[in-house]
Amino acid sequence: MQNILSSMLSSWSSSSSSSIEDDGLEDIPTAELRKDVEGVLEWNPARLRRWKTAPPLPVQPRHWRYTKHLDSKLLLRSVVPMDSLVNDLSKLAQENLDAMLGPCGLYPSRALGYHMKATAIDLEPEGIADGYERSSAEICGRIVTKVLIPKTRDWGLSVQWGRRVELHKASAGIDDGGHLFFLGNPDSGLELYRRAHLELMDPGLRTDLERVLAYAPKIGTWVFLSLTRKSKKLLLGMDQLAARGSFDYELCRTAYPNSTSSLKSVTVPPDATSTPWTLPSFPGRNNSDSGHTRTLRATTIAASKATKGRAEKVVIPSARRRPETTAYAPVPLTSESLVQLAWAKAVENDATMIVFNCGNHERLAVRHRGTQTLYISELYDTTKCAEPGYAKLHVGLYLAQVFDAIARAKAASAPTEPRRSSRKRPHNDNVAASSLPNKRSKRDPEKSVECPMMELASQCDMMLLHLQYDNYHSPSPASFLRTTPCLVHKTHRKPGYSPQIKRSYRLHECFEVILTGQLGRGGTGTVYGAKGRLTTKDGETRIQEDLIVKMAFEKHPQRRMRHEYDVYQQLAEHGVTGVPQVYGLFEDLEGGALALVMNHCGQDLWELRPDKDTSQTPVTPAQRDRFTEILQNVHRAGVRHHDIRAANLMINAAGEACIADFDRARLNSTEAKKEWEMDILREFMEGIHHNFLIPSPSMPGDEQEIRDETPVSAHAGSGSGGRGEGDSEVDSEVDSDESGEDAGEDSD
Ligand SMILES: Nc1ncnc2c1ncn2[C@@H]1O[C@H](COP(=O)(O)OP(=O)(O)OP(=O)(O)O)[C@@H](O)[C@H]1O
Repeated sequence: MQNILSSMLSSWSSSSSSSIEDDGLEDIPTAELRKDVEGVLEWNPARLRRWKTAPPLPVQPRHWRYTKHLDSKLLLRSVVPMDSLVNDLSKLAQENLDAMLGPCGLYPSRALGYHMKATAIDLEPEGIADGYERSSAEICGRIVTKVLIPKTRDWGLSVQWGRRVELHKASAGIDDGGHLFFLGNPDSGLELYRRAHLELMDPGLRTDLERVLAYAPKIGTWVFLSLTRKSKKLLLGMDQLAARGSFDYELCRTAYPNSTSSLKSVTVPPDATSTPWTLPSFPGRNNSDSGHTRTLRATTIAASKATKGRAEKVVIPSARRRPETTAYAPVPLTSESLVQLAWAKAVENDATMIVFNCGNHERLAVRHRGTQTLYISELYDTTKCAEPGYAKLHVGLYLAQVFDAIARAKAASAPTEPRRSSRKRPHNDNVAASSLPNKRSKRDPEKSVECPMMELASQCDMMLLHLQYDNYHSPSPASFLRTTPCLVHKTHRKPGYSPQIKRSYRLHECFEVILTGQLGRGGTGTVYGAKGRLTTKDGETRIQEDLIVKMAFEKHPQRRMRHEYDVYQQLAEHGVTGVPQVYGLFEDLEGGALALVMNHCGQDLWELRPDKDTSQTPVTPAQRDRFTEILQNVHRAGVRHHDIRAANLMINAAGEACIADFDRARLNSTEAKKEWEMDILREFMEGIHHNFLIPSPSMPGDEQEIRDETPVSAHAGSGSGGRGEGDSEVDSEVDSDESGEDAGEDSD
């Protein structure tokens, strides 16, 4: 790999003294520059000291649950020590030192001095990550920029480090959102912060980096833990994982009879053929009789034997291991769950390297896709690094990751291989094709609701939830228990009933839901496109396309979702049409999620805007009348929607109107307020009301009304087994920061 860079740079060496931007500074003699660069490379971050208030202990963050649904081919199978990694990276930095000694107007110690003094602002992972960004990432990013663009005289930053910041979230003691990146424009073109860098960059390198932007733009994965003893123990504990033969990857506890191997699953992106590090000569690689392959094979054989033994039964998680509450409850991290989380994040980014950092200690890791192995370096004290110093190690780390990303992107774009971009699409783009209204079959939407499959499903209390999109392909589904009846089909279940839970079910007793992509995210939940599947007693499989599953994870959003169900129930009792048809509310038996299953109502008027620069979507007179009629019927049923806006007015493929999202609805509202809401809709339809995504309009006195008119939800906290209301103190601490408001108690 070093050769790739040397050949890339050789064309520059002859011309490097020619005209370069004139900054009015004298070039520094090479010997002095070398000395200064070497001094900077010995830099170590300052030791972080504990303050009086201890930072939070690391717990499983909210997105932990998704790690259980990765495709089997992407799961972690084993952890292996790799003591040579630090040296390999140091060597790589050293070998590229000469590239930094090109024309230069300022000593790096002066240019980077400010960043060498920066430190973390607090000891939570987010604060440590911020400190890393302001010091190490600035120093190493600028040095690596100079290596990649030796013609530049400055120490500008074109190799950037950043992280996804989630506002208003209580810290879970862990932050896994950090990665390297190059700035790009929407057409995957490189768009560096300094234009001069782009002009001075070797055209070949520019093409390579543009490929990286298109293929996997997030380079590497950084995981920060709060500065606590527990965090250091978690990093230390990874040695024990390496001592075991195989990694015990945690999946959903449902034992599922159907082999998923016959189903289409993901293509594993290849590893680079040549890497700047040497993997230890572990017997597993390229040797079918090796211990590692044996481990993989043993796991697979054991799994298939167990599956055969279970015949056609679905075994749900044992009652003893069920959590107290349906809402997200923080579970302390273990070394296993930390590694699983980091691995899953690396899969999401298609990253090869992972940095585990807990303030003063750190460990690096290499993800080997082919053998599903994580190779880990030794644990080191970041403040005492010598030969290499911390800066040198991270310069090597950045270079290694950039070269690896270039090599993989290049291989993926080679004409012989079918190109498959693993670039993550933004949320709203990430639409399940099958759930897009315009991709739907030409079935009459009303008839599809009457489909026998959903009628059969309405008799099922057990819902099995699979994820099948992007890297997700649940090896085993999550078990969800019905807590409220279907509102579309008649069932013997009455509101407030509590289903009997069995330990195992035949497949025909379960209703399966396959999430096919994330459609949106709101204050209450995350919304997914989905399809339903049901296997009849005769073994026939019935499919229902065009379902929607709205999931709520926290206590307050879950209360709101239960309230939303109650509202739909009232609307159903009054025979109101033109609102989502609800098939029930289901609780995750392993805790942490509540799911509302309904039909797909199309796209909302905000999404449907033909001109995205305006806020208007034209609707036909018939659609306008229908929206008015639906709202009148909603009001007659004793419900005020309380959130009329473009994002909640929907039109399906057949052009039918629907009003959705009743989580803020008020029951028993006054006639005046309903009339006022009707005026809002009329104004909106006439195009007078400029409906940007603003909080729903309210009228004076609403707050009082909220307290007076909305009864406490009949289902609030009515989880199976008395769950839901008995939330622990920990819950309320976590939820106090949530944006979700109490159902029926939210103020405008
Ligand atoms: N039944 C449905 N059919 C089609 N799309 C839907 C449906 N329900 C929700 N969506 C999509 O998901 C988005 C978010 O859903 P919704 O507004 O119900 O979530 P929320 O968490 O209640 O958000 P809010 O903060 O607006 O109350 C909607 O704007 C819509 O695009």
